Amino acid sequence: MTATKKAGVLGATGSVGQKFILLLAEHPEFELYKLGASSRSAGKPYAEAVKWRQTATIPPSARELVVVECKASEFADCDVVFSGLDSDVAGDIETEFKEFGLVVISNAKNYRRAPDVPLVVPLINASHLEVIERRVQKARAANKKAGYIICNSNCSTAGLVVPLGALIAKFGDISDVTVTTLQAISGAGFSPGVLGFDILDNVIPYISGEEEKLEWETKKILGSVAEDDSFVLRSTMSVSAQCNRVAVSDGHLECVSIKFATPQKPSVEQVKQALRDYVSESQILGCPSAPKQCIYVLEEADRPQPRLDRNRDNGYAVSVGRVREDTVFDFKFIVLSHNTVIGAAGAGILIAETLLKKGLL
Ligand SMILES: NC(=O)C1=CN([C@@H]2O[C@H](COP(=O)(O)OP(=O)(O)OC[C@H]3O[C@@H](n4cnc5c(N)ncnc54)[C@H](OP(=O)(O)O)[C@@H]3O)[C@@H](O)[C@H]2O)C=CC1
Ligand SMILES: N[C@@H](CC(=O)OP(=O)(O)O)C(=O)O
Repeated sequence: MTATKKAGVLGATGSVGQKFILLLAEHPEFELYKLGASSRSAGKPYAEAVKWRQTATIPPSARELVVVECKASEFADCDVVFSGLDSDVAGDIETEFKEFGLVVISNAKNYRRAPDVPLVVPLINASHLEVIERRVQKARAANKKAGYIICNSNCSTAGLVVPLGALIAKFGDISDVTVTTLQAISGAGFSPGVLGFDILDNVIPYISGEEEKLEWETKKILGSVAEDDSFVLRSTMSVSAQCNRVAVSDGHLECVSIKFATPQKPSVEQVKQALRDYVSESQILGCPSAPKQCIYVLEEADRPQPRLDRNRDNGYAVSVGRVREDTVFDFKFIVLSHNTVIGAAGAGILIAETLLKKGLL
């Protein structure tokens, strides 16, 4: 295994940051090179700074790396910087990094709506990276280094858009979507995270800002790129979301109903086959972390389940089950995705792998 590119991780001690550490420690193309967090953690070896909450142990390549403050000059040698920063601080820090000429792939919400920032779920709309390709080519032609930010989506949005995108690709427009989520506690982060007393023996039927993110981000991701490189929302599709926090460690489960815009409806079997057949650009490009199968369609009546199904293809695949006709819309199904892998750190890594395959890093 030869790592070729130096990777920095901002927010390396958090829920998403720890997943970055695990996924990058074993990565064939990226080397864990710089770790950043707050001044509370800076100056300490990673193993001392972090309150490690993963079931796998801290990778040896990360243990002794000394955590630094999130200043662009500290990360000057990095080919790519992954951000798992708290959104309270991500805005200013990521802008400083971009202006310094660094490539930032962010999990934070701050720039997802920015008109010049691609919002990418790599299993579905890696094509939106064409905007970055043109920017990099222009900068290279002028002998300059292009700094830019690419955002990952909200983690529940990441799970939703994969089956929606696959079905739109096969059958055309979807006019209406309703989604009810059951979201894992790791989605709320570690500082402070969800209190055990609040979530044990309980369901919390509210996650601040989450429903608006699902309803808006889905339209940018499933939208298109205009000739002037702006992002056109898929506004013909209505999305209505309800979000709940449940006592699950990892893995967001979502109950989805959809209505196609076209009068000709596929059968349940055709819907399942379209999901099974869907192949993402990251698979076609041969990205090392791409899932073997993008969407697993499960036939058991009681699947997918977070504990049993979240780690399919190392957490990079999504699982869909209980595909059936809906009495109000056309079809309904359950989708499960690993919120800190394909919903966060893994998505960032797949974006970076795509950039590398396209010669942009
Ligand atoms: N968890 C999930 O499933 C998903 C999360 N996201 C987004 O990813 C981001 C990270 O989330 P998550 O890992 O859950 O959050 P955590 O609260 O677990 O981690 C936050 C990280 O930010 C660092 N940080 C806090 N304040 C500062 C500061 N002033 N300067 C530098 N670093 C700071 C913390 O460092 P320290 O330990 O030193 O305080 C920590 O590393 C958020 O924006 C979140 O919305 C996106 C998709 C999914
Ligand atoms: N809010 C998500 C985590 C996430 O993705 O957040 P954001 O969209 O702010 O990055 C959860 O609680 O599970």
